[in-house]
Amino acid sequence: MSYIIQTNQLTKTYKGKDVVKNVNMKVKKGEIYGFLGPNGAGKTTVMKMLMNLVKPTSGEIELFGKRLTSTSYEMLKRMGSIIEYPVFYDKMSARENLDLHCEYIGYYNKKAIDSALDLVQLKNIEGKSVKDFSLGMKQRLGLARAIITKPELLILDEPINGLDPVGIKELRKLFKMLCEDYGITLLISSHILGEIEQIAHTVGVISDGNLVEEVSIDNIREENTEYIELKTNNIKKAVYVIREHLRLTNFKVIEESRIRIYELTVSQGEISQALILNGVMVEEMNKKSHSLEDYFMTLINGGGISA
Ligand SMILES: Nc1ncnc2c1ncn2[C@@H]1O[C@H](COP(=O)(O)OP(=O)(O)OP(=O)(O)O)[C@@H](O)[C@H]1O
Repeated sequence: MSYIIQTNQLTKTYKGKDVVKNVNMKVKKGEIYGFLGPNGAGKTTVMKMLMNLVKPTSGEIELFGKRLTSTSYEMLKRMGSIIEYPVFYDKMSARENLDLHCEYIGYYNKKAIDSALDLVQLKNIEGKSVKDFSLGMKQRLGLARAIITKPELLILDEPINGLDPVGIKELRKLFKMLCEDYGITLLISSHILGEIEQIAHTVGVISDGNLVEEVSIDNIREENTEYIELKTNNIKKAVYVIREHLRLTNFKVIEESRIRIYELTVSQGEISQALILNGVMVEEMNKKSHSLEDYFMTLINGGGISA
């Protein structure tokens, strides 16, 4: 497995308090990694350490397969970021801000600025001053600035914070495009599961400085979607009835005597009726309804994540 970010026992201590504790994080190349945790959990601090803006107290960071040190300038060139809030010169236009930024970092490339503005759909208003921009437009401009140098890895700290539903939708689309069409790996933090659940491939959950979980969203979805589980004395016949009489296809035999039905188009009553009428005894039947949110809330232990 190829990881673009890998941390080993990463720890940061401020004034005697560990705000990031022995974090072992693995971000795969080409994925969107949702970094989820309540306010104050340590997300920004981890991201700042990845960007070499804050020195770890202990532990190691590997980026692109190499250890990050205080002189890893080459690595930082392969990354783009928005840490905390993107700041611009308000009286200058979007274009002027990007021009200035490129001159500052010694990477002036008109074409790259054009295509970055194009990508975040600000090309038509590039001459407008930033003071007249909405929060969503500023976030998109921040993203344009972060992608000018064509980074392989983007680190975005709460980029969706404070946006309205339209702005959120636009940004999500953009993140997906950057990942799928441009092959960029994205590490995106949020304190709201609903914001990243739809786009993340993997979710890392941080609570009080501890990375309490790192899972593929497909796996947790599989385990946490609603289903009806039943126990019977005749599994073969039960499968036949479910398939042929109830016409259901999305179900799974999980043990010798248990079946999980994920297709909830029929009620528990209809299922038991069909089984009993066909001579299959139902020993137990219940509906499991743990949502993804419940799952994360349990992990955080009531730490304030909202959906
Ligand atoms: N420079 C600093 N000096 C002292 N304490 C700090 C410093 N930076 C962060 N902290 C503390 O470290 C903890 C983690 O902060 P951090 O900003 O990383 O959390 P976060 O998960 O990003 O939360 P938020 O979304 O609120 O920014 C907090 O308790 C914060 O007060």
